[in-house]
Amino acid sequence: MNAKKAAADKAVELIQSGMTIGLGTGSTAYWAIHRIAERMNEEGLRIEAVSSSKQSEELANQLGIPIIPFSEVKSIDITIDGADEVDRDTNLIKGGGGALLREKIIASNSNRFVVIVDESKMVPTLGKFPLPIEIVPFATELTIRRLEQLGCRPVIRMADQATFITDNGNWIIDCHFDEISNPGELGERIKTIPGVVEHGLFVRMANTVVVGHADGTTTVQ
Ligand SMILES: O=C[C@H](O)[C@H](O)[C@H](O)COP(=O)(O)O
Repeated sequence: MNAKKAAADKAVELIQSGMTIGLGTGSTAYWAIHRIAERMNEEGLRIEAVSSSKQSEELANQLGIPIIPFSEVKSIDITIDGADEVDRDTNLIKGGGGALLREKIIASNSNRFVVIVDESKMVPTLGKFPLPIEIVPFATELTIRRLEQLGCRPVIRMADQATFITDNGNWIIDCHFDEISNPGELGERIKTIPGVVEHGLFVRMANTVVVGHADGTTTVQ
């Protein structure tokens, strides 16, 4: 069985009728969104949802999952989302799909943030995966130079030979640190740089991590 699907299916068991759900983005969140739709059809599960990206909103629309505007959200019960890396303290790197800003807004406003990953994402220390940082597309050379001064090799994310543009109209800089020994401190330093909108370090935000294994089993942390 697909390890990502195994983790997603397990996490979706936490959802109950009447809840407001935060939908994540990416190839693991894809399976969670599908499983939610299945439970709606098979068991009559009734939920409403908010989405962390246009991509996930389109998928939800196709599958008949009701998306509500943020102006109508009273509270978000559970957000289920993937991650690019998870360390021993369940700190995360996110943003491989470029959705980190909306994902962080939704996760930080959720009563429970459940992360779903396959076992390859579990690492002792964050940083092998380049850290995605969303910046405004103004004076980008200056902002990128400031990021470089933090000790990384910054790479402008491209898509189809053009600069990748986020759902918010911004750029993503993938910062190669190799090893991030203190994610909390680094995250705070990145946020002091004018031009940075948000970074992909999710420090002490995850309440639950569901890890999917290739044999279809899961472990919950
Ligand atoms: O911007 C994208 C998100 O942070 C994803 O949740 C993350 O990149 C993990 O994606 P995937 O499940 O496709 O590996």
